[in-house]
Amino acid sequence: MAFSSPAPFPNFPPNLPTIQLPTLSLSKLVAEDEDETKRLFNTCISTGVFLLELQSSQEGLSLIKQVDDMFQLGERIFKLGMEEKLRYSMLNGTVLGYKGAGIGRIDAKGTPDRCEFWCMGKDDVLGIVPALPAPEVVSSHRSLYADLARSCHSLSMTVLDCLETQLGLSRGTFRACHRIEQPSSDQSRQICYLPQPEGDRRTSLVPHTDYGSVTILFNILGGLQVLPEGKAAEEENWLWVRPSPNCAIINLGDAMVKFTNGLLKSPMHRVMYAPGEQANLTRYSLAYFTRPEDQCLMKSLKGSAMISKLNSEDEEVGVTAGEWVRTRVRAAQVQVDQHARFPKWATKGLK
Ligand SMILES: O=C(O)CCC(=O)C(=O)O
Ligand SMILES: [Fe+2]
Repeated sequence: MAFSSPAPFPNFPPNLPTIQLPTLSLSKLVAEDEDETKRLFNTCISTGVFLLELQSSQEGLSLIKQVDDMFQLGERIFKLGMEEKLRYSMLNGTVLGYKGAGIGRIDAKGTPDRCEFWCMGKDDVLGIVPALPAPEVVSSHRSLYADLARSCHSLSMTVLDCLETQLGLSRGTFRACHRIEQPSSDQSRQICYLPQPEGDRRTSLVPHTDYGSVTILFNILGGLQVLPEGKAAEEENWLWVRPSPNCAIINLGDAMVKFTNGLLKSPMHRVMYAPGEQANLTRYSLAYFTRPEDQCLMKSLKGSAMISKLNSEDEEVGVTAGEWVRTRVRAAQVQVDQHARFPKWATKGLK
């Protein structure tokens, strides 16, 4: 299924409880339009998630083309035989390569997840580190992964530039810790959710917040749900996200919360089965995670009157972004009874 012109498929049903997200324009954000930048900031201090219309700019149009190619490629990757996919299984403590359905869990009881991942590191596709082994269908498309990494990184920088202006931080503060050529854990994640059997449909991807700075998500079918800021994780509080054609779904990750001492928000989200008639289709999605450089310190930033000082009892982490991501990945991969071995920040919100 292509992202820009998907084959005809059933509508996202009306009357579901959905989160009302603003649709911002990429071309206006690139131009740092004042009203649009304010709308962005207001969204980021309330929910941390919004839709981004891509078609109004050249940059957005070429991203749409890359995303179309990635969706097609995703179908080919997940259709490979299981024996072949398992050859590229994620090593413990990493989220790179292939993860089969059921390897992750969706709750504290250990109920298995229902999604497959194919993940490619930015450092791998840009040649910053040696390439990990990958199936031929992936290796022959390395330039597509590299283009996607550059486009998504650039889009994330646009978002960060606008936020920086609103925060009153000096120009280039965020760019200085997100240099694309520096080692980081930025990655793309292609995801496949097979249709679930009628009568046994449930959450397929665990409730979580993203670790990094900016996540750019491409959805065709519904299934993504957000728990609004401040709401308890009760079933009735989860709201569906209605995907919009040619719009990316952008959310902030926990690094932005850390940098701004809680001013900017990183939404709790999960993936349910696709709603209504869409539940009978395979759901593909694509995420790109932009994260701070490995060397960057995970501390609240100085230089903005809007970022409050830490109270003495608040924990100032001060670990590097590399360690932050590695520790959180490891914490997410162990059973809940092992969480005490990790610092508190690494298991926050984990199931
Ligand atoms: O598949 C989706 O819509 C969401 C995926 C997601 O939240 C993630 O991979 O972090
Ligand atoms: Fe996520």
